[in-house]
Amino acid sequence: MAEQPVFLSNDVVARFLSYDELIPRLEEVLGRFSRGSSSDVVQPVRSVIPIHNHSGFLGLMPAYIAHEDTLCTKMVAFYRREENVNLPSTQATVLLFNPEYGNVTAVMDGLDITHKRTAAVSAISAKLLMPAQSDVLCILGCGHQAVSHYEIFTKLFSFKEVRVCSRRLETAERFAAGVQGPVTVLSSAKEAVHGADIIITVTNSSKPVLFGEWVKPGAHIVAVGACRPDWRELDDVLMRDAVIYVDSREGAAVESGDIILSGAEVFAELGEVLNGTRPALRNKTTVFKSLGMGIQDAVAAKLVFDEWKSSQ
Ligand SMILES: NC(=O)C1=CN([C@@H]2O[C@H](COP(=O)(O)OP(=O)(O)OC[C@H]3O[C@@H](n4cnc5c(N)ncnc54)[C@H](O)[C@@H]3O)[C@@H](O)[C@H]2O)C=CC1
Ligand SMILES: O=C([O-])C1=[NH+]CCC1
Repeated sequence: MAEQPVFLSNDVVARFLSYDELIPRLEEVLGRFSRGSSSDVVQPVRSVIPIHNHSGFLGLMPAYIAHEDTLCTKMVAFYRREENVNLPSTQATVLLFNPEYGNVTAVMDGLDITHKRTAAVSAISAKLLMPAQSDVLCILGCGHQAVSHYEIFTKLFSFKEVRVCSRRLETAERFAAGVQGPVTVLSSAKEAVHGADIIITVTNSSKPVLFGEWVKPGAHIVAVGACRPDWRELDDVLMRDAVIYVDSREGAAVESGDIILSGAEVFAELGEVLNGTRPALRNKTTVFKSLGMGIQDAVAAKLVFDEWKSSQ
């Protein structure tokens, strides 16, 4: 009989998930995905059902990575919450399987995995696409993803200034008080992005929060929110004028309101840039439209499980 699955809580997952180990694994799997050898990396576009009564969605994100024999699925619930509602905006559970038998070996809380792997992929895009001289980082939205993005961006890069702005000033002030390091809080998004070299949008807005006319030419934008086909974070001007990179072309064509509704053309997947088959146009204004992929969760979950196992 198969062994019972182990349950790894969010604290345990967080203890075993380090960016230093995660980033090279994400780079490798994104490259493999974009090589398109579907026998090696299998990942359908996320299937999503609405949770009508609660302004939410449940996404199912299975993935199989053959060369390392990792079989995994994440189930992620995400919501459009009003700021004064004291309920979580995202919940996630990751199942890791024994691919030979099909039984579940580990059930993990998926929140830390979701926060860190998303921020790590954004940092990979910045490594490839942000201007060579990047002094000012601006983060729009001050929730959970803002925290993980702040952590990894200030760890990997050195900025002269980090600015934040959120829908409500108190949220941005709370964020600034909670992170390790200096942050300038602004009440206007337009002022916050003025002259910024890299702008991260991590909001749960369904309408544009960043407008092309505000953006410094040559800046790199990492757009993490707006994961539904009718949601936007970026306006048409920005989508038209920038060179657009994505994590998955297939996913973007189905899920990204910024791409679908603006009619913008996708220039490349991040994996294509990592593989050297498409160029990183650092001198242009670039957008990385992130949606999140099951393979990203799979490599993160495998890393956590292996580290946890070797600690036993
Ligand atoms: N691309 C990916 O792989 C992933 C994307 N997401 C998405 O990222 C977004 C952020 O996620 P969390 O940080 O967990 O959410 P959260 O609810 O913790 O934070 C959202 C923040 O956006 C702010 N906000 C909302 N409207 C705004 C506006 N108009 N202007 C400025 N700020 C505004 C809110 O005040 C809040 O601070 C969500 O849309 C989520 O669905 C989440 C996980 C993975
Ligand atoms: O990849 C992911 O986990 C998510 N993308 C959008 C909401 C959650």
